[in-house]
Amino acid sequence: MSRGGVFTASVPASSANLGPGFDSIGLAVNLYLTVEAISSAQWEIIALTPELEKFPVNEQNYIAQIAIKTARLYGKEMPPLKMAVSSEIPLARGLGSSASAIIAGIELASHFCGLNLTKQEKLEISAEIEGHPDNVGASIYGGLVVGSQLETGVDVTVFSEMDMDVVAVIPEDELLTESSREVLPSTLDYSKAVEASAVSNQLLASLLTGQWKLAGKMMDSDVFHQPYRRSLVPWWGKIEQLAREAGAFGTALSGAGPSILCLAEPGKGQALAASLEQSLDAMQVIQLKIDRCGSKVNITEEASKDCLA
Ligand SMILES: Nc1ncnc2c1ncn2[C@@H]1O[C@H](COP(=O)(O)OP(=O)(O)OP(=O)(O)O)[C@@H](O)[C@H]1O
Ligand SMILES: N[C@@H](CCO)C(=O)O
Repeated sequence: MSRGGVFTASVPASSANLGPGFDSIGLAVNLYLTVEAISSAQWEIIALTPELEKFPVNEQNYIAQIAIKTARLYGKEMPPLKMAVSSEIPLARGLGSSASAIIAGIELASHFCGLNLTKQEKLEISAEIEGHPDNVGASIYGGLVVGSQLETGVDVTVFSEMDMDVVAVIPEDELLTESSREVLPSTLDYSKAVEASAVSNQLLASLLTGQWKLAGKMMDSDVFHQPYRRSLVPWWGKIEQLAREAGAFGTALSGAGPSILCLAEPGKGQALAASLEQSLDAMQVIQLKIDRCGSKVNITEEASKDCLA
């Protein structure tokens, strides 16, 4: 083993956009992708969660591919690993499963190739792969993350102390980000772009100052993506109405969908989740907490999973 010990990465899920913060705002939440890994003679991936069993068990696995790619960026050869992967993040539901897989791959390369990457370096690599910094920024830093990806570089501002209650309504159907981006226009009229920017600025200002009603109004006023994606998510309107009646100050499509993110003032999330759960038996309703730490790596002497022992 070139690098001794058992590596464990725990990477949080994220909800991107919060409505008008399209491709820029991300919120880290407490569902985790966990990867435990040791050096090995060849790549071997063990899926500990049934939903992950469909993915390749060798170096073709997405997490392994990202690790190999990251190592190459630094002129290193990624050593093969035996990995046990488990996840609480539902796939293709708008909760940043792909971003968490990317961050896990980068963490593996950082450790096993001795790269010691900073958070900023992880952000730059992952934003380049995803194409936008919202989900990856939240998964790396935790909290509410505002990001920009310009020709001049990738920057984030992190609000770790952001406090609000979060409930996600997760349908059974998957919606790939790729499909959900296909319905978006390629250009936006100048005056519409000015309006979209004002709505996004106002959303952030109102969230940071606890003006919940105004924040909800802005979440409803997005012009960047939500109007185009409505037809892909037929249950959206019903959830919106139920959530408002049950105390949410705002609702938005979570990431590219199809889950719906419902936000409530601190202390009101439990009642909101209970009420939604009663009305929506075909969907999963989860009260989430904001993850404030982001991706975490631990190196231990012994594996916690028998399959790696
Ligand atoms: N743990 C994983 N291992 C391998 N591939 C994964 C893993 N997690 C996600 N993926 C890949 O990412 C795809 C889902 O990514 P997609 O961007 O469509 O949705 P999402 O990231 O879950 O949601 P959103 O980007 O809207 O927040 C999966 O179908 C799979 O191909
Ligand atoms: N900002 C992205 C998040 C999903 O990757 C979108 O809405 O398409």
